Amino acid sequence: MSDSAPPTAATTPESSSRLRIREVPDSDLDRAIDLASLVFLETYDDEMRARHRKFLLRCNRIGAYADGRLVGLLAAVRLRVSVPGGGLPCAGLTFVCVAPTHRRRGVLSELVAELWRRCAVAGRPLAALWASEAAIYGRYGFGAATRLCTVEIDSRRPLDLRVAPDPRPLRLLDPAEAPAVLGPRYEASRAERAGRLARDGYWWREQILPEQDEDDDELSPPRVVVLGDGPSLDYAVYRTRGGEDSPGVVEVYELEAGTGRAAAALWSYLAGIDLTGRVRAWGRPADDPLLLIAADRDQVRVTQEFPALWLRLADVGAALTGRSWAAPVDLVLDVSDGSIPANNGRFRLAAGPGGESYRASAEPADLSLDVRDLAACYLGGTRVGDLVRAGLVAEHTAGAARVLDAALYTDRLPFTSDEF
Ligand SMILES: CC(=O)SCCNC(=O)CCNC(=O)[C@H](O)C(C)(C)COP(=O)(O)OP(=O)(O)OC[C@H]1O[C@@H](n2cnc3c(N)ncnc32)[C@H](O)[C@@H]1OP(=O)(O)O
Repeated sequence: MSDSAPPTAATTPESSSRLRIREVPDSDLDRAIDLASLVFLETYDDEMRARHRKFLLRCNRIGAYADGRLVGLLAAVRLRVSVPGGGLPCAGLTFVCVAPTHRRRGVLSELVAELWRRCAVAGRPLAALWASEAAIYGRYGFGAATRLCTVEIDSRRPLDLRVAPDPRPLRLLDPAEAPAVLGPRYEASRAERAGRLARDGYWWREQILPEQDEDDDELSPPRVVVLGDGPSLDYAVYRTRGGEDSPGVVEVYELEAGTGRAAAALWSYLAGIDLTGRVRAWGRPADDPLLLIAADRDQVRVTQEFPALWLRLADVGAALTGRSWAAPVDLVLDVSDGSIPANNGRFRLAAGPGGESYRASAEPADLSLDVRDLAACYLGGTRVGDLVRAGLVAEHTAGAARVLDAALYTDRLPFTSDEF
């Protein structure tokens, strides 16, 4: 299905110049990259421009043009996100930028409104993003659906764990082999956790394993260490930074371990790399087994915790009937959605052995909630009961939040560290 919709036009309040919202053609990619450079306060060399160009070519691109000049951009990469029981198409927002000359005139709001029209045309029930600032996206119906923590290991002494490491041999893998060797293992992990993105060869090469880290040119190329073989293979992706006067650092990007013993083997390897004294894993799930198997939590510390993937249910009905449920549920939800009218109103959510349905209802609501709060709970990472206690969700029928939480439940927390 096409992602394109006819161009829309709006007049900005502070200026008489006509703002046109339309597709950004390939011929405007240099202008799009110039705008991103201006807005994100970055200087891109030729290599980075080429990378951005390649990435933007994979995206749907919506532009805001004033007098023919590109003053706003929203790119949406076509993703497939794992949800309990399967996966759904998702628009991954990125390169969201508005020229400083046109900020706070509603340009972003126009771009987002156009995105919702396109999601409806293309049958994309979800949208997701990583936010540059957490204050921006709640108003557009996004909720923080996953949280990450940064874990640091003091590796100046041997890592003390309560579980014996898996004795299978470790080997270093050429990153070029990663899509073929790690791909099936990663794919299996998508069934275990919601929120994970489908990856193709491009995504592995450019997003997970680029030769040079985008933000830190002192880091080594990516290293891939593998434990075992075949479907039970476990692995870690990391880079190192040498230290001149102090021990070096191991930066961990990804670590997939199917058992506590495999996790022990991989973390012990990372903590044991000579000439390094610290392991830093910037984006780990809060239920990472490392935090339980560490014998000394002064040695393994959570140094930061933050909202990670922001999710938007662009089509609430398709999103709710597109996931599986951990327990039966039959509740009337009164959903407030200020920008997508089709989502707004009272709907009966029923899920059980007979399947899922979500239909408009005239019955009194059991729960009233904003679409952003429903998005935060959708993958099982936030509890509806907590939002009731926080005063964000209204519970009209006693126990309704507990019923919905039991149905939304997932064994493991939703998780992705794939930034885009
Ligand atoms: C997924 C990503 O790409 S994340 C990257 C986001 N981009 C950036 O951070 C780059 C720098 N910033 C920008 O380019 C722009 O300021 C943007 C894109 C964040 C906002 O664009 P604008 O066109 O100024 O936003 P717009 O005028 O539509 O604002 C809509 C509302 O959001 C609010 N808003 C916009 N930006 C922010 C912000 N950074 N913090 C808090 N509120 C904000 C506005 O005040 C406005 O509120 P209102 O409706 O109550 O009046």
